[in-house]
Amino acid sequence: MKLRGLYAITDSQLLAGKCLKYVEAALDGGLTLLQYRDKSTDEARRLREAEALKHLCDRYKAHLLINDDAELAARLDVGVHLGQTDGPLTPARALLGPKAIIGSTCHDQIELAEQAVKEGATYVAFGRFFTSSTKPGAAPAALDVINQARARLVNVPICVIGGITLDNAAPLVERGADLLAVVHGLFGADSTQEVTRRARAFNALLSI
Ligand SMILES: Cc1ncc(COP(=O)(O)OP(=O)(O)O)c(N)n1
Ligand SMILES: Cc1nc(C(=O)O)sc1CCOP(=O)(O)O
Ligand SMILES: [Mg+2]
Repeated sequence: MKLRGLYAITDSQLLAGKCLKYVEAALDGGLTLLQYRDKSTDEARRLREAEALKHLCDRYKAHLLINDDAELAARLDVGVHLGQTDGPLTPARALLGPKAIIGSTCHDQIELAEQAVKEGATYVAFGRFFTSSTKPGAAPAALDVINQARARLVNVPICVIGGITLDNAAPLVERGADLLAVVHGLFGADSTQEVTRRARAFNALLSI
């Protein structure tokens, strides 16, 4: 599957009380993917919020993915992003079907990415490339892993994550990244207009 563009990820603290309006502003600026990332265990709220995001994504023709939770993704007929400890990819692919977008966290390891692709991942994610205020404990990755991944995973979309902003994203794209996954560098803006401007500017970096 060809996937390229801005990949926005929600953050329940950062977007408290303004999630839908900030997400809609980002969709207005252009999103390829949106990930609903909520680490709470409030299942009813998670379902409600994910449904609302799905309606928005449908209106703007963007794809929604759920972080960590293949069951919720199956319930909503959307994609899922799974980390190395979030459960295996093969059953998730069987559950969600051949067309679903499934992402896999591969940190800085090409071998994990090759394995993920074999097990049914649609895209592979590397990071974190820069210090992340959203996930300060994320393990660092060197930029060179993107070049290596580009050379070895020819037709697989490469996602990059971790501390990405408009000021540091260009080298990631130049090295071969297809998807820029961003929380704070997009939703840390203090107005919806600024979210839309940032989304457009991220997309401009990717239109090479
Ligand atoms: C696009 C993307 N890449 C990486 C991650 C991180 O996933 P994971 O390692 O499972 O960590 P959590 O996000 O679950 O804390 C991601 N969510 N999205
Ligand atoms: C959820 C997540 N995973 C990461 C990883 O390296 O696997 S970094 C990260 C946080 C991304 O948010 P921000 O754009 O604000 O840094
Ligand atoms: Mg996870």
